[in-house]
Amino acid sequence: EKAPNFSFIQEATSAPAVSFYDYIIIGGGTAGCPLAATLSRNANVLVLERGGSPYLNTTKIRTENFLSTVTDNSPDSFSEAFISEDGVPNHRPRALGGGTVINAGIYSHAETFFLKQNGMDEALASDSYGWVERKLVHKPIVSQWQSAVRDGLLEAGVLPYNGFTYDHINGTKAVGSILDRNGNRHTAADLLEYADPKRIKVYLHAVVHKITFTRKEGSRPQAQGVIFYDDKAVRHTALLKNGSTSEIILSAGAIGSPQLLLLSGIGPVPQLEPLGIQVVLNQAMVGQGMADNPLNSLIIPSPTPLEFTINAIVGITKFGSYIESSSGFDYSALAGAQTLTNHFTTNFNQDGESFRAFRDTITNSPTNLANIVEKVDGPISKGYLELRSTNVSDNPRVRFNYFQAPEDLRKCVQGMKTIINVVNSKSYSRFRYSNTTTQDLLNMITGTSMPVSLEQFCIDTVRTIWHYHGGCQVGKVVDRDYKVFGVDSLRVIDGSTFNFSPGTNPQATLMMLGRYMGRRILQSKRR
Ligand SMILES: Cc1cc2nc3c(=O)[nH]c(=O)nc-3n(C[C@H](O)[C@H](O)[C@H](O)COP(=O)(O)OP(=O)(O)OC[C@H]3O[C@@H](n4cnc5c(N)ncnc54)[C@H](O)[C@@H]3O)c2cc1C
Repeated sequence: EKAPNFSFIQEATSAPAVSFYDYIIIGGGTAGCPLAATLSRNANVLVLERGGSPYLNTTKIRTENFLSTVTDNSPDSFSEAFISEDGVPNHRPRALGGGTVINAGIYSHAETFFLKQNGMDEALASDSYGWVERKLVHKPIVSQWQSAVRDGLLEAGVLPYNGFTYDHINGTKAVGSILDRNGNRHTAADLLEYADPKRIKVYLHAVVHKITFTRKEGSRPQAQGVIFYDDKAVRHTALLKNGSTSEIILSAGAIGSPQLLLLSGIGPVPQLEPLGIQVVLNQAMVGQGMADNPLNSLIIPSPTPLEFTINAIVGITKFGSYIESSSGFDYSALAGAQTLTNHFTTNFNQDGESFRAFRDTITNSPTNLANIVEKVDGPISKGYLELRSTNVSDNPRVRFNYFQAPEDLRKCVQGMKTIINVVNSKSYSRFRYSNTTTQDLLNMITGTSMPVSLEQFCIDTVRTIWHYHGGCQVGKVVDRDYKVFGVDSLRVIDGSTFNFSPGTNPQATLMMLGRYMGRRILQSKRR
């Protein structure tokens, strides 16, 4: 069946009180959709997704609405806001298609090291990337402004120019995108076109509260089923069919998957017992190793109108910082970036032509702003996730400990220096006010007129690039087949399993992983 008219996608209110499947996938997100589509070719599959359908409001997911959709925190929106214990605002996807419904679209493969570290078959991985790309991925339009960023990156020494490629190689490149040239978004939900419609059922607004287990005398706990609620607060149970090949697969994302393991009794006893959660398995590593790649940026007012562009060009530096950019948005809508207008009027009341032009751009033409960001690769700093309560709708407590490790701060400083060099490059000169200094641009982000070191700038203005991961890491909570240690019939397949976020951006690898593991699971079932 073709998107958007899939007949197998229904509201959870239509689910029976009890039903049986070969595979129950919790979370119809970036990894969950390709996994479900693949498994359904040879098994009966249920997908339970807490959010709604991206096909019902396609305007919301158009490229130009990226920031307003991410920051829309109304109850049935595609994005749920949370603030980490570090005090940094963040967002969780909440829709069929998961993060691909609200993200910035960049599509870029993992480094080969990721495949090696996880013991993955390179040919199958490459085939699985191709399967995703045939359905979703587009070549970007490189606007005049993005061309200036590209040439500025080359002047700043992010060499060589590698042209258009999905590969993760040092230098500057044009990247793929799930946003097409007409501004339409293609999401992981579209991968359900590959599913067998007779063998798959997808319930929307189906919030899973816990996984249930059986335990025979002397044997390990075995996942048995899940309890979920529809949006009329009616309880449903989905159970695995008999047979050792049936499985529950958690694909609820880096916040949702560790949270559900904990709620289901798999986690550190000192955390579970005070909440009255019956312990299934004492597992100290659930919720550990949470990391979020720090993002820092400059917002640069342009004297000439800017085209509306998002992330066509990426710089991959040798020192572990990635440069990405967008233009033409009203960035004041972004949670975490304080209102630029307020910044300006409070802190930039100087006179002079350049300042007036600068201020007028921010206040009257916010879409003439450009944003160049740097992402710190593979942060060493790690944090944790803990339950606040036994209510699945309560966002867990998450701390990422940004810049706890000096190495992460060093990468940020070098990344910021690269951005400054791009902005000061000859190629970029027509898109910046000539009298505006680097210090003005830094001050605009810090919101003060006091100069600070780049180290302090990184710490004070850190934001998220939303690539948070960990909590159920390979080698700590799951094995290399993504099976949860110590229990049977349960896997986790999503970003919570990552020891680091692959590539410049993770979604390509998450969709690849869903397809890859679907094929691996079907192969092992046949044996
Ligand atoms: C604003 C933003 C911009 C980004 N930009 C990019 C980018 O340009 N390129 C890129 O590669 N990556 C980007 N990312 C990151 C990328 O989108 C995510 O890393 C990725 O989507 C995570 O995939 P996942 O499968 O781990 O989880 P998700 O895609 O989040 O899927 C998890 C699903 O589980 C559901 N769920 C959770 N709990 C439950 C429950 N209890 N019951 C039922 N369902 C549940 C959720 O609703 C969700 O749909 C961005 C992310 C965001 C938020």
